[in-house]
Amino acid sequence: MSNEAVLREYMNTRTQVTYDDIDLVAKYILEKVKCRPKLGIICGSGLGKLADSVENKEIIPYSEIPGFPVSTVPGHEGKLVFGTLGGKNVILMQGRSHCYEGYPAQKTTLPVRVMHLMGVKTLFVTNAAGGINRNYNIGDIMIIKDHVNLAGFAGVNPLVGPNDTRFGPRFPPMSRAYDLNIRQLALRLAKGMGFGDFIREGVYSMMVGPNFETVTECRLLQIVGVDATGMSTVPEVLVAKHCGMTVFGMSLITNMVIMEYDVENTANHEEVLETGERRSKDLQKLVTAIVQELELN
Ligand SMILES: O=P(O)(O)O[C@H]1O[C@H](CO)[C@@H](O)[C@H]1O
Ligand SMILES: Nc1nc2[nH]cnc2c(=O)[nH]1
Repeated sequence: MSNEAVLREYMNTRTQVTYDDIDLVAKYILEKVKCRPKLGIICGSGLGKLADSVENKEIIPYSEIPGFPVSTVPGHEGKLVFGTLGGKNVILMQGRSHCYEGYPAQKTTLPVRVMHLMGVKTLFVTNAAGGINRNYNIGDIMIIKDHVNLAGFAGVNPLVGPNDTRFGPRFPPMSRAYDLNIRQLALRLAKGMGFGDFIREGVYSMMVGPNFETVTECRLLQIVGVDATGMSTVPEVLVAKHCGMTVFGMSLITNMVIMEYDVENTANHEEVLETGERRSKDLQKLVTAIVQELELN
């Protein structure tokens, strides 16, 4: 059996993935590519076209990487794209996996720890989300200033389990999860690009899904100060902050959640993908400009 097949078989048998397992996966990937990224980008539903802006691409499908969670949802291509964006070396995940696909939170976030061990210090997360804030419109881009881990209230948290301090502390703080400097930079650049009418800053919440929210759930989220809701991102951010990464996030408001009882229209994934397609060029432009101006350590 080849080394690759041995690693694949070994990773498939792991129920508790350790630091050393993740290190093996990181080394496996680094052997396949020339690029040494400092910045990671995770593309949300329908936002994988961000990869179009990456130059000198080297691509590995998730299915070829031992232990990597493979996305099963339309709008998530399942490719790891290395290259340069805005003059910086990046690794971009064209699609993510979600807990509702049946993966434990530890598995959906494995790529973040792999990036960490590959030397990535800054993580950009993007997602498609439903607008809870009634002042928002479909197509708005929301810079994430904080999150509510509603899934965590029900025990879904990738940091549950034995803690390896080589990744981070047992009790990581989460009060400044989303980097203020990058948020301010993003807001300034967005306004400079003429995006002032549709750039927002707000709070994201995650429920596990896969169903969209009930009317009363949306009303509950509104009461606690949530601006947009989705089914991802939070586990990735928890893991990234745990291992000391700088994090920046943006939600594309792909639909407005239903807040009135007994109305005809309902949320649907097709609308989510359509809005992603419509705003994809603007998002590409904004992400590229932010990356260009960022000083990465
Ligand atoms: O969060 P991302 O991956 O962008 O996807 C969002 O869009 C899908 C629902 O349309 C859900 O997976 C939700 O989480
Ligand atoms: N939970 C949730 N996820 C989404 N992703 C895109 N839109 C939505 C939404 O309305 N609710």
